[in-house]
Amino acid sequence: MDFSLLVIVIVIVIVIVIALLLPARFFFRLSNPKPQGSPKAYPLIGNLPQFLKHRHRLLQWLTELLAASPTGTIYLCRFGKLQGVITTNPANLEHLLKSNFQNYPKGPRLTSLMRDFLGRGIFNADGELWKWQRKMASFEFNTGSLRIFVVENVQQEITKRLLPRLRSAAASGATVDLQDLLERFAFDNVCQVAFNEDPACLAADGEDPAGGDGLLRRGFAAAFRDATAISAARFRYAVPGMWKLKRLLNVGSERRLKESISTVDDFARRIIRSRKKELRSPAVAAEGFHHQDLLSRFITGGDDSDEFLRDIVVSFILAGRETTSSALTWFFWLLSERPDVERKILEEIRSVRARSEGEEEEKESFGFEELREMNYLHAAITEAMRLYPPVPFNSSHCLADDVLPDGTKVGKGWFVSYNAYAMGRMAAVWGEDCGEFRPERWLSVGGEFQSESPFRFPAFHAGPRTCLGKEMAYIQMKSIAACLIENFTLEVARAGRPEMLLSVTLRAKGGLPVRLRGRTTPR
Ligand code: HEM
Repeated sequence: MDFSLLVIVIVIVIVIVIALLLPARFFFRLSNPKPQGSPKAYPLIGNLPQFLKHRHRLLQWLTELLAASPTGTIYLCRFGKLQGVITTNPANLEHLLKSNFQNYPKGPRLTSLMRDFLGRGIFNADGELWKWQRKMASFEFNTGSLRIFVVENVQQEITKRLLPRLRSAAASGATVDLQDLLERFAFDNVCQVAFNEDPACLAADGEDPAGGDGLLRRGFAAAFRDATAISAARFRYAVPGMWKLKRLLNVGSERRLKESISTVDDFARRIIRSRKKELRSPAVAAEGFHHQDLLSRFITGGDDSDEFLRDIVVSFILAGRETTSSALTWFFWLLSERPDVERKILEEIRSVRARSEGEEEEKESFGFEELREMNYLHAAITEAMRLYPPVPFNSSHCLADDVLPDGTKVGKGWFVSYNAYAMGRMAAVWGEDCGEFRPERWLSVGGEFQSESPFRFPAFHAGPRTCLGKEMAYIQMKSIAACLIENFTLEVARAGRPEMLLSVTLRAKGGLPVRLRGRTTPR
């Protein structure tokens, strides 16, 4: 070997040995003291070995670590400067999401991961850009007319599409993937609310309300699903930033992402242009016609560049697409293990039906007031989300050094995350029976639903960025659950708990295959 090459090799070996001997503190500006219970961080690579070891069970691994930590907070670090804390401590959540909100925006790392897909839409925006979208959207979400619009859409989708599909599956004895049907339902529903378009994803073959445009719309739905999954997968690269190299080379998943985004963009822009044209037509202006959907409100309300409107629409579809379906998938799985809870829900549905007999015209789905009376169902769905929150964790970026209420020091540039999945499993938060599915924990002695502090139950986030679609989500989830339980018994066609699949939301890997039987006699 040439002498200079030998010297280089020796120097590299010495550097590596020194690096391995030095404490991680030398490379990372650690909090001092590091929260008790944090996993051992190795020099240079941080917690990478543990991340790799537990990559198939990340949520469970983090839950075990957090449960063992006396404060419910742990420190984690990965390659380079990527370091931060994860917490399940409600006092810390209140600090992050409300009291010191200004110090914890989404930040550049998180927004860059989702930028190609979400652009500058509400989920991926901070500062003034976020504030403006929030103000506009809050106004829209608080109108009674939106609630009526949502209830009507949900009723139509249930009676015209969901129930007929389930009835034909029950009649033929076929197994159906309930998660897939719920995702189709949610996609149709949110597209109608976001831009008053019906992608007809749940429509039976042959039904094409889009006037020959149906295939295009379903292509949009498939592209949206792929773009979501691939963008979310960028979070999970063992080497952060690896996706950038793949994007540069336009290979593998990044290539597919580019193609999916282009399909989503084409479709969204077509809708935006046609809606603009419609809104500006003299006939519409003369009638003072008011569209109910979010897109129309944003077009008439401010920045109406196609680019920005596209970002807003994509963000809203993302918000409504997988969240309610994730919640209901886990709800129905939990229910399949608990016939006692199912029976109580059925009794409640029947007594609500009996009370409104004669008052409302007979229909298969439920009205807003009827849904409001279903306290036990509300509690059971909420309890399912406590154990399986559709958005299992959430992260923000620390702008300036800070100390959390539990004493944990966090540094400028760190990520600070909360883990809603782990929170539902903390005895310190929910008591020793935290792992049990017990809807009663949400009910008063008189059987009324009692809400919890969002800092203990952050399934819908909390503080100024709290979920805007919560009421809409409950309307949809309660309507579907009530109609399904009233009409069918459901048997999960696979043993054991479905494997958890982490995308933007917590999905069931391989779906939720079920067999249905029409309910004929009261149980
Ligand atoms: C079970 C159903 C749902 C759950 C569990 C849920 C949960 C959440 C969570 C955790 C966030 C915070 C996300 C973040 O900041 O990264 C959020 C934000 C949001 N959600 Fe929901 N969501 C649900 C349904 C919906 C629906 C149906 C809509 C309406 C289309 C909606 C609209 C929004 C919007 C617009 C935001 C952004 C708020 C902001 O950043 O200011 N959500 N939701």
